[in-house]
Amino acid sequence: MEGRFLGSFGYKRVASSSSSAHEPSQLAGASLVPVAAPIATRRRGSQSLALLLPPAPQSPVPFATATPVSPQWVTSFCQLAAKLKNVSVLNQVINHGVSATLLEDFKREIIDFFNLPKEAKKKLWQQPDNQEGFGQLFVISEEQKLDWSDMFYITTLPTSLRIQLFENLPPKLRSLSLSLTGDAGILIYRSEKVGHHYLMSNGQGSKKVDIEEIEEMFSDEVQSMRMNYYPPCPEPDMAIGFTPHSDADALTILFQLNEVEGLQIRKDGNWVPVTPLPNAFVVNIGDIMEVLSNGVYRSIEHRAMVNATKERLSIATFYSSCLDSELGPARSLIGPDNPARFRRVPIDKYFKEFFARKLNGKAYLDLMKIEVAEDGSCGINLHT
Ligand SMILES: O=C(O)CCC(=O)C(=O)O
Ligand SMILES: [Fe+2]
Repeated sequence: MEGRFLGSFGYKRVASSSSSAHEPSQLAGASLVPVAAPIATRRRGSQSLALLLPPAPQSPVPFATATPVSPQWVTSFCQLAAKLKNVSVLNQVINHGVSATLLEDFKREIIDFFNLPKEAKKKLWQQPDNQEGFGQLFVISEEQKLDWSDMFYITTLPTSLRIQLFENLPPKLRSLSLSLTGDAGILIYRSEKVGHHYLMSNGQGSKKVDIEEIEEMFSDEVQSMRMNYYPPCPEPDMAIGFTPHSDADALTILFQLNEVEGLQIRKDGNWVPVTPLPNAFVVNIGDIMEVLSNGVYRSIEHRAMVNATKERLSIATFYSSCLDSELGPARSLIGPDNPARFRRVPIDKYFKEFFARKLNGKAYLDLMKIEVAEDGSCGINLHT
């Protein structure tokens, strides 16, 4: 039997056999949710993914001047990049330089934010034809089964792309968002640098990536943020918190706020939980990176599960290329021995279509693919 869940925004979520409105905040420690992988594998898997980085600089450097990257960082992120190449596991990064106090403050502010009275939330609601604000994304029909979550999405950088909504945020949350945006920017910047360093020395065929080409693509430092709130679900096996997907951006930094397990990645056809480590960031490769690297990096398919008794919160910072750029494999990488595996599309069109679809694993990325036959001839994916 299908039930209805009325979330804080009054959306119906078809999920379980009981009707319920979620309770106010009741944060608690980590818990396990039933998943396919055995617990021993899950524990071992997530611990071994933790990457200890050398201590980060004490005071965050402004994003734009975050060069040069210290050799220590390069070494550590090279390990990270090497692990991420052609694999579908995530890495959790600690010693990332974002202060524990900032993360604690953020946590409190976000909990209060999702608990704002309805009237206050209405002022921060999504407007027609705009994804930003409280609401839902990727909903294209009335009949669609909704994810068991509430979310708030906002563009944070460049400042020219911010809308009034940013100014309407509660002042403390706004200021913390700015700090995290800057700090996550530094982390992303360093990850990207190493990613590109990796592509320069280990590109495909005889071609190596031209760093200037990449830097130009990312020169606007486009960033957005998504706050996710997953209420307890009376029948967690009947619902999903976040439908399987890969992120459409280049790199994502994800923070699992209250250390409740729920994030899972698809690895070798199985779903593997990413047990939250205190104050760790999950670095997630997105579709833009897969396309840009012509498939050297693989975006990571992931989903979020819900919990019968505990609410869960996460915040994702998405980093993308300039909105007036074109998405496609880096031209410097492409040549006769490394034909393009993805087609080229204007990035604004790419995002527009991404938001107009239902999430479905990596299906959207698959549409960008060009089939490369054994004899080297190419054909565009017929499903486009
Ligand atoms: O809540 C999570 O752990 C995943 C969130 C996520 O995948 C996203 O915001 O894109
Ligand atoms: Fe995601």
